[in-house]
Amino acid sequence: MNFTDSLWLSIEAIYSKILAHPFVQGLTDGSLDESAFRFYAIQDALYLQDFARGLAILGAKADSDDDFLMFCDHASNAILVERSMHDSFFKAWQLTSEQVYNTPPAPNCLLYTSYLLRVALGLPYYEAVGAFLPCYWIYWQVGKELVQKGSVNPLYQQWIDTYASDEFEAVVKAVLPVMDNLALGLTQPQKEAVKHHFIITSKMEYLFWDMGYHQQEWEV
Ligand SMILES: Cc1ncc(C[n+]2csc(CCO)c2C)c(N)n1
Repeated sequence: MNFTDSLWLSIEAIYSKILAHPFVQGLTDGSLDESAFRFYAIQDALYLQDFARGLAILGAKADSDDDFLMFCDHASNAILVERSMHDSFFKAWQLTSEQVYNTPPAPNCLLYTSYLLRVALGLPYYEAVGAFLPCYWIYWQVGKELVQKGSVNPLYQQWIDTYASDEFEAVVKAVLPVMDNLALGLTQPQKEAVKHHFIITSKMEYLFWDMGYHQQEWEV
């Protein structure tokens, strides 16, 4: 079994909870309140800015030029995806860039990006790759799952199509072997450290949708 297969097995219960979450369910059956989706999309734009910076740090830490090129490419792509949201979703809602960027990050968004940047900056390269993997992998799996049902809402369908696309599949399929190759040189405790981050950030993926669904606010 590949190391990444064992990682996925460790989050099966979390992944099931993600698929069952009313935010994710509501994307296909249309029951998701569009204001919750808008809240999520704004937070995701903020998330992508930090995520891209985290990927650039991963690129700088990479132990091969191929990994460097890949993570830098994904870093720049994350910003391009974020910009394209301004031309599609935010335009549809008549939201300006200022309005998006002046929105404070919600607690779960800040929790997730802060964790990613802490691991990227302070911990070994292989641990950081483990922390960033769920972001790719869970979105791809969710995209593939949701595209089978389709959505009654064209905006939600556009979101689903992005993550169910062949282009996105190629991105995820480029990242997984990086983790598997790194794992070949890791000790058992080092692999446990990777799995620890993988499980934590998978939980944060759940919390991110939950944040959108409840339009999470700072209670103080
Ligand atoms: C909370 C949250 N998690 C994952 C993604 C998906 N995603 C964002 S950037 C990237 C890879 C590089 O472009 C991927 C897979 C998202 N948008 N928001």
